[in-house]
Order: sequence, then C-alpha cells, then structure tokens
Amino acid sequence: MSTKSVIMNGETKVDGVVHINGMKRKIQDTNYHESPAPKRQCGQYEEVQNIKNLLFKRVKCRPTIGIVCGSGIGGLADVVEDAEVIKYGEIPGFAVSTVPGHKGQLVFGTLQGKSVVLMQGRIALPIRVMHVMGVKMLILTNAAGGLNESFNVGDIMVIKDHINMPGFAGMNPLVGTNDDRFGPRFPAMSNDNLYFYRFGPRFPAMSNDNLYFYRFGPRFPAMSNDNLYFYRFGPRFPAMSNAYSLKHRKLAHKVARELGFHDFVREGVYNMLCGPNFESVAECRYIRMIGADATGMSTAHEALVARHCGMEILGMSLITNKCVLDFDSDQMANHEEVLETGAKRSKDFQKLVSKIVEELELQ
Ligand SMILES: O=P(O)(O)O[C@H]1O[C@H](CO)[C@@H](O)[C@H]1O
Ligand SMILES: Nc1nc2[nH]cnc2c(=O)[nH]1
Repeated sequence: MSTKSVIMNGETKVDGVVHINGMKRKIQDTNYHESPAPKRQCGQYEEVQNIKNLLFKRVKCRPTIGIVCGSGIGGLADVVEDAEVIKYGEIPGFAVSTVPGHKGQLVFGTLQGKSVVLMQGRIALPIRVMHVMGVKMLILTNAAGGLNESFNVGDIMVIKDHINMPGFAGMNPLVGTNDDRFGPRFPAMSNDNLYFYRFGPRFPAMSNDNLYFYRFGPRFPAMSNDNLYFYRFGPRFPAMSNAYSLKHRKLAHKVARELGFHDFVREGVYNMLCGPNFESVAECRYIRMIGADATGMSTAHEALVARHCGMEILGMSLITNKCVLDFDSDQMANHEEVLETGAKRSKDFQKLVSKIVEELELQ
C-alpha cells in the first residue's frame, strides 16, 4: 500500500517521493524538512545553549556588550578589568585560532563599568553564544587593506556598510534551515515561490586559521535521484540596510572628535573576501570600483549572524596597509605589516573602544 502524506502546503510525499510544483524528487532523507541544517559555523541552538551554560559555570561576568578583536587588535583586552579568560581549546566546538595576532580566547570582564566579552580570535560560532549570553551590542573590529586612495595606513574606518562578496556565490552563514529561536523566519512562501537549495557539503571546517575554506568538490555532475539533497531555503531575509546603524557610527565619530582622533577616523564600506590570499591587483581594482573603501577576510559574516539574532552592531577597520592598485607595483601585502600597524594603533584603539563602550546606551 502506498503512503501519502502532506508535508507542507502544496507539497506531498508519496512513498518517499516528494512532489513540489509538479516535480518529483526522491530523497534519501524521507523527513527532509526536519533534517538538521548542515553543520554551521555559527552553531545550532542546542549547541550554542550548551556552550553558554558551560561558560556561565566558569565565569561570573554576564556580558551585554561583545567585542571581536581583529588581527593585531587583541590588545583591546588589556583594558578589561577583572578579566576571566577561557581559551577556545577549552570550549567544545570552538576552533582554535592559530593566526598570529589572534590569541584564541574569550575574555570576560568589565570595561568602563559595563560587562563585556571579548573574542581574541575570530570564529563564527561565538556570535550566537554571545547572543544567548545576553549580548545586545557587538563591536566588530578588523584589520583591512585600504582601497580608498585618500586613506592612510593607521587610519580607523568606521564601517558604514559591507559587501559580503562570498555571499554573491552562495556563501552565507545563514544558509540552512532557519531556527526561529535565533532570528526571524518569514513564513508562508507560496508554492510558486518555493525556492530550493541544493546543499552540498560546502562548509567543511572553518580552519583554525580563521579562513573560510570551501571544498569545491565536483558537485556538478548529473545527480542521480539518490544523491539529490534538497534543502528548503527557509525564508530568512534579515534586512541589512542600516545594519551598521547611523546612531552608533555617529557615536564613534563623536568619541573620536573628543579624543582628538578625528583626523585619522574615517568612514567607509568594508568588503569581505574569503581569503586566505590577499587580493590580486585586478581584484582590488574591481572591489574599489563597486564601492568598497577597505577589504579584508572577516566581519561581514559575523555582522550577518549578529543582525539575524537582533544585535546592534558597530564595525571598525584598522587600515593596516594600502591595497596594491597598480599592476606594475612591486609592493605586496603581508601579515607582518598588518600586525605591526595593529601594534602602533593599539593604545588609540583601546581608548576609542573604551570610550565608545562608556557612552553606549543599551536598549
Ligand atoms: O579580519 P581580521 O581578523 O582582522 O584579519 C585580517 O588580517 C588577516 C590578514 O593579515 C586576515 O585574516 C584579515 O581578515
Ligand atoms: N584581504 C585582505 N585582508 C587584509 N587584512 C589586512 N590587510 C588586508 C588586505 O589588504 N586584504
């Protein structure tokens, strides 16, 4: 006897064959709507809660502000009082950062009387952990190459927006089934606009190096019925306009003026590429042409995860080098230069972030 069930409005399954918009799809996983999202860098809800519970057993601090330290900007943790430090290696699921300039630890404590948690070492999972710990405001910092030719090495760029370049190719930390406990899912997609996503094993292990690697396997050959794996692209469309809110950008500039930093605190658009290589000259020229003022290999995905779960964000890039825009130049970007510039601006960054934290009004 054949079994028929209605899975969702307009979708039926007969003997394991899913009918969608008149198409038949046989899938191995007969309960595909309930299938867990592929392991995400940003974490599943239970995993994230377990990590929070574990952390809260170890630390007294209950942070409301999160700070992500970029390459060479880890010195921000030096101004945290009553610091309680947990190494990533002691936290299940946290990749251990091996990038020089990233210590790979969470630092809990107090900054200007406010409870904070700092990430010294960049990985995606802690953003959601911060959210379930109660963090409402996230300050993202990074080291970036300057594309805007009026920028100088050592400038700090308040991020007014980002370009998630990997997102243009489908690399977005929010891909997968939406978990409403983290953020919005906009329901009721009509049958006509159901959009299915074929999900290959594409987020294999963010390496310890904080580099988002994609194993680009041979995923295009004829797919047999058996290896078709459909993913319902849960309609999760968090708006990204005003993600880097004007209110917080204004605050950063006001504080910069008060500190006398106005001549090196700028504003611009941050572009994220996957890395791990620095950009080619042609890539730099292209990214500049489409409106970016600085480029790096991070931040946009963290911003997406943070905005998805309702956090406010403020982003700041330290311009550690000028991107090479001339084909005939013999200059080359390198990580040592990035760390060196970070060290030179360390004290200024500490002052800027401390005062911003002091003046932050949390909702
Ligand atoms: O974005 P953060 O972590 O500051 O690091 C930046 O510096 C590294 C390159 O030197 C890259 O990882 C780039 O993204
Ligand atoms: N991708 C990239 N990341 C950086 N981090 C610091 N500088 C740079 C740069 O020029 N390019």
